[in-house]
Amino acid sequence: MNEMIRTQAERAEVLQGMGCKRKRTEDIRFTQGRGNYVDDVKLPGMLFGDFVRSSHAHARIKSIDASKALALPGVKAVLTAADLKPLNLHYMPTLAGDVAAVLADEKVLFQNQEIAFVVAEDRYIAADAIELVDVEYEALPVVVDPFQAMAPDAPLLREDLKEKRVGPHGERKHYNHIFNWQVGDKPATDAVFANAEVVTKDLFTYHRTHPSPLETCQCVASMDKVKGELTIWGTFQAPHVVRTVVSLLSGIAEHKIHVIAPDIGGGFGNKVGVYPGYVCSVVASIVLGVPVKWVEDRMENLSTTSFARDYHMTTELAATKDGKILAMRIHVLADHGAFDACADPSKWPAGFMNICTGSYDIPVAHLEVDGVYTNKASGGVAYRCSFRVTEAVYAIERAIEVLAHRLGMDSVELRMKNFIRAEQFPYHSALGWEYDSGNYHFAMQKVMDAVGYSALRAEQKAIQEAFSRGETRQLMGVGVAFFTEIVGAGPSRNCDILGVGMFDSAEIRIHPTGSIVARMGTKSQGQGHETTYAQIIATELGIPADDITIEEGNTDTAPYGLGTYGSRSTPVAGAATAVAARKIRAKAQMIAAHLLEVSEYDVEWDIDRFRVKGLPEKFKTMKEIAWAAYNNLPPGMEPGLEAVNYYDPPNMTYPFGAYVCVMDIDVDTGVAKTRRFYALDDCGTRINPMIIEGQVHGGLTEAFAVSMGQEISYDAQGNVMGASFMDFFLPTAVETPKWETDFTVTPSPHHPIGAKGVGESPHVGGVPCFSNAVNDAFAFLEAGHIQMPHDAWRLWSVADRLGLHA
Ligand code: PCD
Ligand SMILES: [Cu+]
Repeated sequence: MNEMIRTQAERAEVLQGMGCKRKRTEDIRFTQGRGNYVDDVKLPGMLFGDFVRSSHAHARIKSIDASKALALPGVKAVLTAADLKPLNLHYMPTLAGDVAAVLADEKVLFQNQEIAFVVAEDRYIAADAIELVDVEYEALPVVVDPFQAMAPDAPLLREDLKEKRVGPHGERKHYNHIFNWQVGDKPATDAVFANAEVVTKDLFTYHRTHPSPLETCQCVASMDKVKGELTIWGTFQAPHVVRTVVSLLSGIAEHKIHVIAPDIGGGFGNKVGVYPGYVCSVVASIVLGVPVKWVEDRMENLSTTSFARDYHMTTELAATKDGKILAMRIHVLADHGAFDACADPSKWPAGFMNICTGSYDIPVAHLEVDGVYTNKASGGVAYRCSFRVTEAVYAIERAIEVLAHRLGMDSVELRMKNFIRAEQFPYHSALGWEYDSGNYHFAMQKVMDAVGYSALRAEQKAIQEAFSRGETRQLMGVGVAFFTEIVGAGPSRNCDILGVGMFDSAEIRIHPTGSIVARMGTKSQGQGHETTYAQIIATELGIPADDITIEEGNTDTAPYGLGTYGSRSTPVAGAATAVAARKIRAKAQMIAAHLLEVSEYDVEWDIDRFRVKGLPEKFKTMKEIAWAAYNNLPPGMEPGLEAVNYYDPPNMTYPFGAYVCVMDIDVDTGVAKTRRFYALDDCGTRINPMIIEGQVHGGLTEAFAVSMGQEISYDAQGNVMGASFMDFFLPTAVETPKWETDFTVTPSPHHPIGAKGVGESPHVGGVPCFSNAVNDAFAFLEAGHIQMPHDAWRLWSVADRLGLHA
């Protein structure tokens, strides 16, 4: 078509840039079964590794006898701690500054802990062989309840740390204590509580769960002894970090290590950490000189790699009688399991838990977190908010409901009264954050209007009266939640992983014909990065998204980045993408001016071209400029058209949202039915509204799963109870409610395109919203706080406790 006669709108539409509901390019291969996952990597001579795991939660290992296993045809090796010790690899450093056992050394600390790594010709032989390894145990007393971990006579768990009085985050109070972390002004907070008119205090437990992605954790390690090079394919959310860790652990130079994260079948934080399976595969490949594959099964995934939450939050609010919140105080007991393997930025032992004042203007606050060891698997980062924001929002949003009930006030009214007002941004919170932007009152009101809030409350009142008269056995709950997320870790002045600042990167290269390849330091696990980064570039550079290839996950080609978790890809690598594109555009402007024979200052950008100011018919398109970059440049300019940017964000971004859930609960069966769920999200500038909607659906579904049923629990002996899908609730389309989504747009003032993250948000807001709905249904019966998960059996038990079955 003639370039002259197309309108600007027509030209913009062709680009499929930001704001377009562009279909996901990666789905072309996914829907045809053409994805390339770790398990698709099949190399000549490849062996398979599998773990012998502990049947005990706490026991001394008296002996390991692998002779029968080694005698089984097809078994090539059995690694134990004794083999790793000379290499100093029986323990590995964790991101939290602790060490974790790779293979149990002398004692086991949780059920299913890795004891020996059997390497065999195939998976079946390996599975048979692990049954033949005899481990002799001497059982030790078990610590399951974190509240008992620091008792004076509690069993000593970490013998390796017995003498260590000071950990990476300061002094340890007890041999099972990990750290004490405090933020805020304690004396000022205590003083307000001492004189407050109304005070609430509750223990809110955010139970232990697991994200259980469709694809479990896995890797293939291949050591080429001739070249001295190690290649690792793995389900890595942060491939560059894995390369650095492997280099530090193994002593192999970083440029001789190739880490490749191919397609990933969901990550949800489960694939951030470094696990014994990776280390053992690498060691086995080095020892045996052939590639070794390790693939977790579902039980191993649920019971050993990176659980989430397990926070016990004693939460207090101080307020006036008319509902002005004056102070907040929280003590958290954090159950970290056997090793402190949280993947928070180094200086943040409890992640960003100090966002717990939420969306409210609370003048003073104090947060204290104690981490303890127990006989459970380690982890504690994952599940759609790696950095403890779900926990923080759960605490404040439950506390708001409790306070409203105490004051006899509607909880939305209480929120409205205490929200940070639009004109207060940038807002400095009592616990040290600078919220970049927000418009909370507007968002809350929009949702109230959309759901017909006052009519819902009137209906609820009528149902409560009918219930009291014995005319119905149904309770109605209206759950409200308002959240502020904090994503985009992060400014390297306070966020690093293993000392590497948490910047991220993008490299964009334009070929002579005007098509593009771009690479980022992040790694999609299903979020659709191949689609959305291309949209940012399309808008910034005026080249159709269809002409842009996005690559991630290969450390040989991608610039160094810290990976994808904590909804950081958009705030950090998305910003890097825009900045790199703008560098290219600046060069393109000079080339355009040269081609048009005018000064650089006499041309202006117009969607997909530079045109001469005042003469729109004189222009050069980006495609023409790209060609010229390789043959017709201004004198002295270097050829080519590419740029790289490493973006160190000046601040986090603060997405927010207002959610409402309407629920009916049958007191005789405990069955809860979600009648309506309305979610308004504000993630600033929206890159792809369709992908955002998908992210919200996914995050809400996981919020439903966590709040209404999922749990990894342990019995008194430390047996893990939720280690299969027989016991662990995974909702299907049948149980999952229907979602209604909405949005407002409050761009981030410091992000180059104004975008904030969104992937975690629906989970952060969704869990308290469901839990508030359940609690709201029972509140008029003075039920007190009801702990999650809210499955039918537990809700039936609540009704029973309240005497409703009499
Ligand atoms: N404004 C805006 C924002 C955003 N977006 C889009 O959306 C998505 C997301 O983003 P973000 O938010 O930034 O995020 P990222 O970084 O990318 O990612 C991460 C997240 O993501 C989510 N989501 C998802 N999806 C899927 N499919 N899969 C998965 O796995 C997952 N995971 C989850 C999680 S959990 Mo963590 O790790 O726990 O921390 S964190 C997380 C992408 O695609 C993007 O582009 C748009 O469009 N716009
Ligand atoms: Cu988060």
